[in-house]
Amino acid sequence: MALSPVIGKLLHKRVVLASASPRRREILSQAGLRFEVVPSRFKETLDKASFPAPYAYAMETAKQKALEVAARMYQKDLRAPDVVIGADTIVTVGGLILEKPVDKQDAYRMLSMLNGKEHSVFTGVAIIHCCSKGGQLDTDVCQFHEETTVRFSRLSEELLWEYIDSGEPMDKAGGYGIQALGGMLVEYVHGDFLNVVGFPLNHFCKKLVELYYPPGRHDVRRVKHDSIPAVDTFEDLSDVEGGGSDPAGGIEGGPGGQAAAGTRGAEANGAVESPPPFPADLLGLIDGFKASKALFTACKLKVFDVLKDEAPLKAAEVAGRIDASVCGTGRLLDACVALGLLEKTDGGYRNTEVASRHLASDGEYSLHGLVTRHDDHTWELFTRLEVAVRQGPNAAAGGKVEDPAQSQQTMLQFMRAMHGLSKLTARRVATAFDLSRFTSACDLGGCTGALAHELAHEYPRMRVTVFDLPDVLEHVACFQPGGRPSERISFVPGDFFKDSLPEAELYVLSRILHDWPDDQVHALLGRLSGRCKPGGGVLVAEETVDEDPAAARSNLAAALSLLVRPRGRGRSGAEYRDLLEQHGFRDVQVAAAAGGALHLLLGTRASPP
Ligand SMILES: O=c1[nH]cc([C@@H]2O[C@H](COP(=O)(O)OP(=O)(O)OP(=O)(O)O)[C@@H](O)[C@H]2O)c(=O)[nH]1
Repeated sequence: MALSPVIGKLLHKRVVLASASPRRREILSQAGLRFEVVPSRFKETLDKASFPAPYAYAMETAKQKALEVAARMYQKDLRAPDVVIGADTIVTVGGLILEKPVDKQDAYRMLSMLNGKEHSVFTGVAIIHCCSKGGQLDTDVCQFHEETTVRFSRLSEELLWEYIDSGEPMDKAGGYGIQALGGMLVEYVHGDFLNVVGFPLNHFCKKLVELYYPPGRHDVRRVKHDSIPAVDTFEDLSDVEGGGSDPAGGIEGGPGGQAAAGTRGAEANGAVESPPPFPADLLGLIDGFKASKALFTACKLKVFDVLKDEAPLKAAEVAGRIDASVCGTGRLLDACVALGLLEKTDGGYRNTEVASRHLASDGEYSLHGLVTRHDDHTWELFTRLEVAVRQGPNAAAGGKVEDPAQSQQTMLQFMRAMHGLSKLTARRVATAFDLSRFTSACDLGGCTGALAHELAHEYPRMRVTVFDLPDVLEHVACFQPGGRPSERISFVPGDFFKDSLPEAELYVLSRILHDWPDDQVHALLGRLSGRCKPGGGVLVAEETVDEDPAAARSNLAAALSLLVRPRGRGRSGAEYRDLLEQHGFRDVQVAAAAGGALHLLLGTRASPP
């Protein structure tokens, strides 16, 4: 995108938009700018009469909005953002300044003044560079304004009221939104359309060019484009980190450096290359691990538990509850806001619905256990993904297979992770096929019994046995639902490779087979097939690796997890079907559950030949 070079100058800075206007947010983010939004609390009450012109009022208001946010943020954690952007849009007609209407009558008053006439829209903008000097906030203010002329058609009273009743005028300067229904009122626009909407993007980019590429730094090109003013050349400027001078006196990335020298070299050859499109999605991927780690850390520190019990809370209050530093907690909470896990209001931070339901440690559908297991265990395995890619499946762990039973704590963490996942998918697994013909089922490696409960609930004639290792069953009590335990569910300790399998019409293998190499999978299916009577069934639920690249994208996490894991391997849906057929199961039906994340197969034991 042509503007990205100059917008790119702000990408490595912490930029804050001091505005609650959704339009400003949209205009700037669509231009590729990355920023936080901290609405200003500055009251727009400056004395209009004390300004020599309406635009001076808009500029001063924009500046005060931005300064208020910079000061507030600095006061909070003694660190200001690098850049704060403020803006204020006003409409002027007949010497009067119109801001946002306070009610419908006020909107009518404004629209009547604009009816059939030409008016001006001014947006004042302030770009404030901040730094800390001697323990004090130091600011460098750059301001500008843009004027656009707009003319309304002659409109009937009825149409004006219809427009007012739409509700659109209320949060808009002059009482109309040119980008929406209000566009129908407008006969013509002279000047920058986005300036009317609330942010003069073109002028803003030119200002950034002035700030980051001051005259004297592009002499070669200037000779070539003699007649074009320097500020108009921003489309051609290369986005090179450190390639511009610092408008705030050395806050970051000053002139010079290797990259800047590279740009000069290209210019000297007379060939100024257009930069490539700004790779925002790619940068998001590169930073993806930081987002996961922020979520893991907030879970581990029980931030979502604290805010589930008590909210809203300020950063310092949360810090007190989780015994952490105020500054660090503030950063973590803000990261969670950016990730959509928390909401921030004037009163402080609160959980989003999804965080309360899934990230606090105590809910029915909590994934807290899964998150802490990923943080403590899977994360480390993934640090060795390169080894797994070079050497193949199971190599990443160097032959070390984790035994969850090594300590009570590890076992409980493992069970919590499994339980959270199973609770989310159990109903879908239980209902993917009609299992009502089976009156008994045995869930092999059924762990906490989450799937067993769903099967018993869904099929009132079915008795379900959960068959798992004694070390696992020792801990199942704390995972059982409240109320009277179901008489149709029983827990039987045993090892499905060694011990006699409980008798059942249906055997369930949910997330079991991937954990074992082929020889053991054959051994298990052989035992199961021998135990299953003709007409009996086997139900397999697994994450699969898919050959189809489109499906692979959605299965990416599963496919890589299966690669780095210390034992077992990933298989495709077709491989699982083959396995069942090899062991005498026929009429294999296939279904998907949990948004395609789980591949389900139901096979029926054929009569032996
Ligand atoms: O055609 C349109 N004209 C104006 C707007 C929107 O109007 C408001 C102007 O108000 P202000 O500059 O005071 O900004 P606020 O919304 O109060 O947000 P701040 O937090 O920045 O003060 C502005 O939102 C324009 O976008 C419009 O949408 N269309």
